[in-house]
Amino acid sequence: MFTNLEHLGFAVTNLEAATDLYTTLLGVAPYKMEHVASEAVDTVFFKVGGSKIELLAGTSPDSAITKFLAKKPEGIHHVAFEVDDIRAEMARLKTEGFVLLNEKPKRGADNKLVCFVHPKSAAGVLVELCQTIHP
Ligand SMILES: CC[C@@H](C(=O)O)C(=O)SCCNC(=O)CCNC(=O)[C@H](O)C(C)(C)COP(=O)(O)OP(=O)(O)OC[C@H]1O[C@@H](n2cnc3c(N)ncnc32)[C@H](O)[C@@H]1OP(=O)(O)O
Ligand SMILES: [Co+2]
Repeated sequence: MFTNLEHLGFAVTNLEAATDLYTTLLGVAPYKMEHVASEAVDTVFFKVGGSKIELLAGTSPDSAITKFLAKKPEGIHHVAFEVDDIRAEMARLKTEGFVLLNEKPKRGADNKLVCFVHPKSAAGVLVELCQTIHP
């Protein structure tokens, strides 16, 4: 089941400048900065009520963020939903004909398992499923 709008991911070219800008815009400091080597991104997270903003900068030419910014301006890159059972939701979406970008859940930022749905199968929006990893 989808339970929450977990975060919006914003692709940025200059993470430090974007962090300053969003600190001022939101009136709150980020609560976390994390490098995710598997995605070749640096991230900065802000809490906004029960949801979050994730700023993402690519750290290599192979990064999805670097590739995105080579074609498009800075802006919304993906929408992430919290799910209660990521494997069950992946199986359900596959059965419904959505194109999943990873076969198994993978480790994301901020203590989550994640899976991406191709924007071409989701009305032009890159969708991320997230499930919190409980220790
Ligand atoms: C930090 C970890 C994690 C978290 O915990 O939150 C993250 O958020 S990581 C975020 C970065 N990682 C990813 O985005 C992984 C999933 N993405 C991908 O696998 C690829 O980016 C992609 C979506 C498959 C696109 O890659 P590719 O096919 O190589 O790029 P193209 O430029 O050729 O695009 C094809 C097609 O899709 C359109 N597109 C691409 N990205 C987006 C997007 N973010 N939103 C909407 N549409 C997108 C692109 O415009 C092309 O369309 P056409 O030009 O019409 O063919
Ligand atoms: Co994300």
